[in-house]
Amino acid sequence: MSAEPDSVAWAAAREKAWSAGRDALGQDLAGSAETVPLERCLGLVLAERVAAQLPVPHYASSAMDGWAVSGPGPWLLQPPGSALRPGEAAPVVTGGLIQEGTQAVLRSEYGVAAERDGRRLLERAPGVSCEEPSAGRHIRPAGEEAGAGDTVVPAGTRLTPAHLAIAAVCGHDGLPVHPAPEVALLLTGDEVVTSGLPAPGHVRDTFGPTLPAIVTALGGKPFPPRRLPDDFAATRAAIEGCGGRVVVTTGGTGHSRADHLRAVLEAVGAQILVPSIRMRPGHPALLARLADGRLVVGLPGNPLAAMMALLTLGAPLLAGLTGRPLPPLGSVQSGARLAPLEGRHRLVPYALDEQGAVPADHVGSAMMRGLAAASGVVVVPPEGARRGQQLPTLPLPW
Ligand SMILES: Nc1nc2c(c(=O)[nH]1)N[C@H]1C(S)=C(S)[C@@H](COP(=O)(O)OP(=O)(O)OC[C@H]3O[C@@H](n4cnc5c(N)ncnc54)[C@H](O)[C@@H]3O)O[C@H]1N2
Ligand code: MOO
Repeated sequence: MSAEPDSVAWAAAREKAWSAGRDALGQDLAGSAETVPLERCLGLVLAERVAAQLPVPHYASSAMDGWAVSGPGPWLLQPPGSALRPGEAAPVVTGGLIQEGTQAVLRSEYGVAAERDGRRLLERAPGVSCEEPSAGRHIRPAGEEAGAGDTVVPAGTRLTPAHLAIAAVCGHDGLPVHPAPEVALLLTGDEVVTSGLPAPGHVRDTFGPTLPAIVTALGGKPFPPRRLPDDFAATRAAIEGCGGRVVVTTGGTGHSRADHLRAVLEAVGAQILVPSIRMRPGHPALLARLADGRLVVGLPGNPLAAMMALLTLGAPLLAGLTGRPLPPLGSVQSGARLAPLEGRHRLVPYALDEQGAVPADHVGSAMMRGLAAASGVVVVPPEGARRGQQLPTLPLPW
């Protein structure tokens, strides 16, 4: 079966989704940000630069356990925390404040405290060079990591634990961030049931238990899934009223009398960015922009097709919307010859054996068993692949 003419190639669909997200972020960045406590900032996009509120470190400290010393030794020992005059030393621990008069730190392995003529002296340990410690040795000077006012994280960064740590070091309790993009989840299908054993003609919902977690892993903030009947008016009302920055729908992407998504998008004047994708499974997946700027990802109803479409459209879209690059593809050696499919990429859940990646069993578009056993998803080009060929992969978000 040949693909319809306006169908988009697989790689182009990813790029279009990412650009749509990045463009939307550009508009959102002009909007309001909120200050969020550090411990809740992970994964959010920074609205303003993080500046050091004080020099970092903000005081000179010792990099070793040992003694702060002044002048050449031996040294007369003083209590910890003493300001020093030449010829004096005082115990100091790693991170301890360097007191006035200190010229260097003698590490504990290099010194011996001894009683001489009723005085407590610090001497170099046997074999330690009399050059030890050279001036400034083992002293971490104030401001060596950042000066007050330096930018330590630029605006637009998606915050990792390392960013939160440097922000804390720089004196911040919270950061101005753009909240995670909200994602409305609309699941269509009269035949879909959410618990128990389905009767013939009914299916158990695979999306309600999974999409919120996947959307979260991809950087979005999911709303609780809403279930819709196969009905034009209900679908239209839900899409118009569900809110969110992104709307993810499942099912109804086809052209049967039970499928209403495309008609609704046309009726509400949506701009179709990706009408369908030259891939399998998942070709009826679509991407659209509503008049109010919200982005709609239409996933097909078949469970594996929906997952492959979510990885192809949803992951890049949320990456763009959260200030990240297009998610990089992995690479794997094919452990089998993979058949061509004219004009389409095939997305195949694979398992690894000693030869490389081999297609998992049970990977029909309505199945989930293969994906459940898979290490990842291999992207097979339309011309197929020979055994031993290196192929791109889509990482799984879990
Ligand atoms: N005449 C044609 N028929 C179909 C075509 C085609 O090109 N011509 N494409 C097929 C492909 S490929 C796919 S994929 C599906 C797309 O279907 P829809 O997106 O319209 O989805 P539905 O028809 O609503 O459902 C399809 C299938 O998925 C099951 N489903 C739906 N929701 C759930 C859920 N929450 N959990 C589990 N399973 C779900 C539904 O029961 C159907 O079996 O169209 C093909 N047909
Ligand atoms: O391509 Mo459909 O999306 O096979 O299930």
